Amino acid sequence: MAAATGPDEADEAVRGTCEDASVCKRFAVSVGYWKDPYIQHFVRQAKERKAPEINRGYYARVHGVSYLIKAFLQKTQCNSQIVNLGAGMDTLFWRLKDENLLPRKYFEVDFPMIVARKIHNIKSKPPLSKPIMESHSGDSLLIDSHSLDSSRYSIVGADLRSSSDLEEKLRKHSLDTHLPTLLVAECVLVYMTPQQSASLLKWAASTFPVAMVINYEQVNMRDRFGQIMIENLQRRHCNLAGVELCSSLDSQRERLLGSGWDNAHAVDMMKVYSFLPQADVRRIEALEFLDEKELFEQLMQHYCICWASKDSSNLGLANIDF
Ligand SMILES: C[S@@+](CC[C@H](N)C(=O)[O-])C[C@H]1O[C@@H](n2cnc3c(N)ncnc32)[C@H](O)[C@@H]1O
Repeated sequence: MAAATGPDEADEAVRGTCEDASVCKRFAVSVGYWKDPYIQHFVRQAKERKAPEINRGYYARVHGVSYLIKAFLQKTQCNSQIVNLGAGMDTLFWRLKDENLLPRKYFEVDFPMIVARKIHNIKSKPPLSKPIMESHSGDSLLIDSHSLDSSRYSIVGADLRSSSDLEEKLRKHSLDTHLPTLLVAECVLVYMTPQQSASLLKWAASTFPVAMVINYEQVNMRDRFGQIMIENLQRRHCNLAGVELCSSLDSQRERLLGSGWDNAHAVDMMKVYSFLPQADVRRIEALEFLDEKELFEQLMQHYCICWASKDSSNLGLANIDF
């Protein structure tokens, strides 16, 4: 069992997961799993090699999530907005700009401490600041230590457990609730209690008439392998407060349907891996020898991508699938 921790320490451990995710992504990029010229500006190189099954897992996560994001951008013809919840050091804004796929506005939200770190990197590194300046028009760009607001990119420090505070801050940064909106939560909801994540999802479903949500996180957590995953995190004082909703694909879907979304899908990462373009999968499988095939499969069966939509404008969001 983990030693008891207070709320501040618990939040600090959750913030620490931001570093883990981006260090792993940077390592996989350095081996050649996918291209991301921006991640190196946000996070140091890993001190040690990451195991091949971890790199492949991140490959599937990044490609799986980005497949659905691009499907949303296509259906809305980029006449939409993206709100990346618990974005950490994610680089999607910069990668979408390179591909000419920016939505009307791209928002990121994370704890103020993480946001301050991200803004510091953006301010001090021209490869990060230049694309923001290039996509900006109109008045001068607003920037302080906890938020940055430009015409196409905005980053806000807020606690996702308070939807009213979140909405107020996003509105100050010109959130338009009438635009089709995609909310992305990649490994974030699991750190909130079931009540807190349900209230965030309900807020989103009731605030945006046309919207989609993508959630990547753990699943099948009731078995022995899931238990070990929980214990490993607890040892680092990181509590998966929302793990009971990660017991099955059904529990994941039910949370979305119970929060006001019209349809919901949930697919485990082994399935997602099988849906990815096979030529690229063969390319990455040749990068590193994978000894532990069974371990890889078990890991992939313990993560999933879930998505849901509501679509009063009939843009076809309900048809988005792998
Ligand atoms: C595992 S990291 C994932 C980061 C990013 N989504 C990615 O996949 O690279 C989880 C992120 O969620 C943020 N987070 C968790 N709970 C939060 C909350 N209540 N309010 C704001 N941010 C939160 C953490 O600070 C951290 O940056």
